Amino acid sequence: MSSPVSSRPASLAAAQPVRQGLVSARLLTVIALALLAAVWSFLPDFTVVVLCYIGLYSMVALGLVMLTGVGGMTSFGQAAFVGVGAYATAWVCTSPLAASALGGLLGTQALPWLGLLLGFVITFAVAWVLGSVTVKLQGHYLPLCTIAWGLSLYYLFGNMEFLGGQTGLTGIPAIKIAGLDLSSSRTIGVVIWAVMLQAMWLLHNLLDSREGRAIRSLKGGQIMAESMGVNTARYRIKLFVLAALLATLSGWLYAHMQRFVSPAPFNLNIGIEYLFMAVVGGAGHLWGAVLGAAIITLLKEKLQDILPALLGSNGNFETIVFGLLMVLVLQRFAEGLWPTLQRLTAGLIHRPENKLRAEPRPLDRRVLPAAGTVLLQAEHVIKRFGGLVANNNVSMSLKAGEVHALIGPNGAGKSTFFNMISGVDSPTEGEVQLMGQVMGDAPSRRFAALGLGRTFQHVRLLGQRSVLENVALGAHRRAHKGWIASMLRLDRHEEAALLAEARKQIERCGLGAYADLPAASLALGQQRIVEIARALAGQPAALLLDEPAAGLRHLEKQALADLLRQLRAEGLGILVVEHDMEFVMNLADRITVLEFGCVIATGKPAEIQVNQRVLDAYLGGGDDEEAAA
Ligand SMILES: Nc1ncnc2c1ncn2[C@@H]1O[C@H](COP(=O)(O)OP(=O)(O)OP(=O)(O)O)[C@@H](O)[C@H]1O
Repeated sequence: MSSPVSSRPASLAAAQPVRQGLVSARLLTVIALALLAAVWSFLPDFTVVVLCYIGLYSMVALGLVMLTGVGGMTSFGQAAFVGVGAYATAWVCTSPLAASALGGLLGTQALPWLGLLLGFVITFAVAWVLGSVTVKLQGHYLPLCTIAWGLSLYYLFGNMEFLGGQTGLTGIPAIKIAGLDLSSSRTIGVVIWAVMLQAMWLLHNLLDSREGRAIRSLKGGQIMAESMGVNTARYRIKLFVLAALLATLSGWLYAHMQRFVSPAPFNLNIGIEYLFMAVVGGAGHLWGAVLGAAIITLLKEKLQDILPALLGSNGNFETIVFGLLMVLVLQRFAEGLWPTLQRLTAGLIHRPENKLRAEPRPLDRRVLPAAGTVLLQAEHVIKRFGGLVANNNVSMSLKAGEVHALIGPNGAGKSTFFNMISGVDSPTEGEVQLMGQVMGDAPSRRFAALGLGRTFQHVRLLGQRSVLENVALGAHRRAHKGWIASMLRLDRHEEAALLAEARKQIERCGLGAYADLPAASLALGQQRIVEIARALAGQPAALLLDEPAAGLRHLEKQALADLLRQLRAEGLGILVVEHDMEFVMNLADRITVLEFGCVIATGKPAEIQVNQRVLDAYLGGGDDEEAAA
């Protein structure tokens, strides 16, 4: 079979993977960390303290990179979660009640660990509740809720007698690990950086997995992600909890480094600063968190020194200058500094792709229904938008082994109907059945689970991710490993299978040469084919294609038609919404015509072509008339 897409995209040159550099990024990281370890004992005390803070802030910023840069959500309340971690351990370690009850039982050395546990439990509960009530509501609710949370917790810390009020709590003991007392910045600093790097490794693994793709898909919009089988609300909540737990871990280490806690470091301003760190560093990049934390910590430090000397008086000038600098940086480097740094060093630093050598494990397979089985059935579907009836008593079916085209002039109600039969919206009246099941208000992911694959009228791909990753997302629900398994790299066999399946579908659609390029670098017509490959990776029984031929050249359309014929022969039921009459007439087995929301004709292409009502109503207008002729 010829390839649906053969021409090179115009923007390909700009989208080539990073050039080969002289040194590998991994080697450079190892050398930098080894150097830091070698000089650690000789660094001045002040430098060590600053590095400890950078490590602690990086941990919080890592959570925000995941939440904001990767998942597309915003939180101003991370400082409050840091406060929970710090105050929980401070209270457990210093309260006579807790210390005598728990310390007597488990020994005083266990108190910091119990403090950590308490911090995690409180954070988990609060973040889960906050997440549950806000993340389902899109837009500003989560940021506003985190501001309210950040403000209220700050005042709570300051007003609780048992937490020391505004004075705070002192006398927090140092952590002891294997008999080693981590009482100096130099010793606890090693733990801070080890924990931060470990967290980064786990998050890196998570992002490089099926679950990571699902997390990234949140940024592609709820409709797309749900259509791939991703439970978006659940992933949002989990991401919010993960970021909050990282902040709590940072707060725990902070309390045992400072040995003292008070409300000031956990106020809303600091919450905003954490967000700055993630965004300035490069919100979509884990190393961006470290870069952002380092730049902002050092910048504030220097401004505090330089400005009073320069201006001859103290007056919090550093806050004003800091704010202005942040605006400038964000205006100049909208994606953050890490991607810019990567671009500038592309000729020097080589970033090798991760090679996955695990043996693929078989993915879930669906037994396709026999040819002629009704896959999808819409019965008397009515959809009203206020007074407007967009679909009026529409009934139609899709059978296994057929191509059914839905056509109609602009505004006829095709997209509205497409939304009804794919779970994006539900009918005002009437019923949709998929695989014999009445769907009611079921979400798109339920449609995907039952065997429905779809593409979008306006292409919905993750433009910065590779074609391979985009297509692998389509196979999401055919595998099962969760977040922990992904973080610990226990998903490699499954991941190898998902990537192999994605590559197979990409090659089948004729895009093999583009698999490793960013999806956004392909021409629009090619991106539509990527969406088909993504739908096929889910091994659907019914395939809904929204204007698949739009933007394709003549030969590419022919190749696409060949692919769809082959899929039909394999037993898939394909519903095509399409404006290109030549494409439809040559391909479809049955055609349903909509006008003003009503079905005006159903039949074989030859019947539709001579149907007077269709000719009057639909083919009466300019371009389409020419196409039909
Ligand atoms: N969410 C909505 N709220 C109100 N009206 C809507 C909504 N969605 C669609 N409509 C209206 O319903 C009618 C049918 O629109 P629809 O997009 O389904 O048509 P279409 O056949 O897909 O058109 P096109 O070929 O241009 O995509 C139009 O009058 C449109 O303005």
